Amino acid sequence: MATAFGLDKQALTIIPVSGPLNGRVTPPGSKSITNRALLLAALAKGTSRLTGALKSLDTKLMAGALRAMGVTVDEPDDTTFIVTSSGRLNPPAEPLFLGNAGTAMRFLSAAVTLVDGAVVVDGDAHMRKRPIGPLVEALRSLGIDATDANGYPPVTVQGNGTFGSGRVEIDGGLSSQYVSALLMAAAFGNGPIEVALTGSEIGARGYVDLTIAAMRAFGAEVEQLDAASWRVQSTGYTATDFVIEPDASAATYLWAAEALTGGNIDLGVPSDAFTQPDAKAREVIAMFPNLPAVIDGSQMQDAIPTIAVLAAFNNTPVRFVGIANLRVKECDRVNAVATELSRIRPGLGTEEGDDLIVASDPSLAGQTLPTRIETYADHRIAMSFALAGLKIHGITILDPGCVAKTYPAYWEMMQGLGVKLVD
Ligand SMILES: O=C(O)C1=C[C@@H](OP(=O)(O)O)[C@@H](O)[C@H](O)C1
Ligand SMILES: C=C(OP(=O)(O)O)C(=O)O
Repeated sequence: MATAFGLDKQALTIIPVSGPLNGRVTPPGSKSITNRALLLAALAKGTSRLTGALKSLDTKLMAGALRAMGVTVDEPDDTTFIVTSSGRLNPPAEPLFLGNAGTAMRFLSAAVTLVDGAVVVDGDAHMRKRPIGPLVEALRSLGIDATDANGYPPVTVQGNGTFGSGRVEIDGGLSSQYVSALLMAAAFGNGPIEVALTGSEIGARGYVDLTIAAMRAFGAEVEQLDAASWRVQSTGYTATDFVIEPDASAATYLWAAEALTGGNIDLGVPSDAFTQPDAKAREVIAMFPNLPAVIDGSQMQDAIPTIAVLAAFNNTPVRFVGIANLRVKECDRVNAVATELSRIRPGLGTEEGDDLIVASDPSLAGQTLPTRIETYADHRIAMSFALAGLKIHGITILDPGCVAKTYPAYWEMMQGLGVKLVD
């Protein structure tokens, strides 16, 4: 298949648009749901057909890891995976390499405990800076032989085919993915497993709801005991056909492009059809150019770079709170967004503790401010700062190919809306 436009370029300069962006765009399938469904299908005996799926680096890495453990993953078209499994994962011949795919890294670190044998789960240099210690400790508390490198990948698990039983506590403050990882593996306990949160904080809870919905679709029995604990019965999973909704985080770029240019972009799905946490960003974005003075990003974390770039054009400054765990995503996003906004215009973005303050300056629109935006191998930095280029002359996105993590057709989509990109 030909590489999508822009992925092999060193830099892309966005030519500002003179009018509203209008058109129809189908966002790619949800990364979060695709990687959950791939794993659950791999843990179910039989054949599952996943439609509306995302085909991107993160889902390729997940599919590749499952293939390495003996699962058949066919791809009849650009949005379908057909997963056929014995219901067991075999020991892979080599360490599993998950790049910088947080979902794949975290979900598989728990799931490979179901392998009868040793498995090393690893990622790239960025992933090796993203903490995984709380998840590994939780696995150990279940009696599983699991180790990490001082709290970071690689993770080595000596599995024995089951997931223990009883109660496991997990601190989800740094990542809700730890909680999702335990919940999905817990359907293979020797008996019911209770997963309980310690600490008052958890990354966006909506991701745990997404996990439970996917588990139930694959036949699991999950009961929420209270605000901080769940009980999972040892049912395993049942193969099924599963429809994946479009990616809400990807949709935020379209909603913001619409707001910024006064346009109308039809995503082909009603906004209330999204069950992902980032769909909450829609209402906030619709308030532009009068965004609230304080925005709590805790429940829509991946949308914060999008809203922060939009905030640069807002009528009044915006403080983003509840975003401490953006520091342990693909890059330190609090720092990256502040640094790159201030590269456009000094003082536009600042950090205060873990908060991000965007000074806001509606007069930026129409100005010429030649700026080369560092993207830190982070798809969301590239995609969100491209929005600034719709209004400011001279915005160049370095390493535009990093969008391939979740939205390989991002630049083609922009061109389809009539945006000119120059390399
Ligand atoms: O469970 C998921 O699918 C995700 C959870 C979030 O991460 P954390 O739980 O690490 O905050 C989010 O940022 C990530 O893109 C996807
Ligand atoms: C944080 C993200 O990804 P992950 O944690 O799945 O690598 C993201 O897609 O913004």
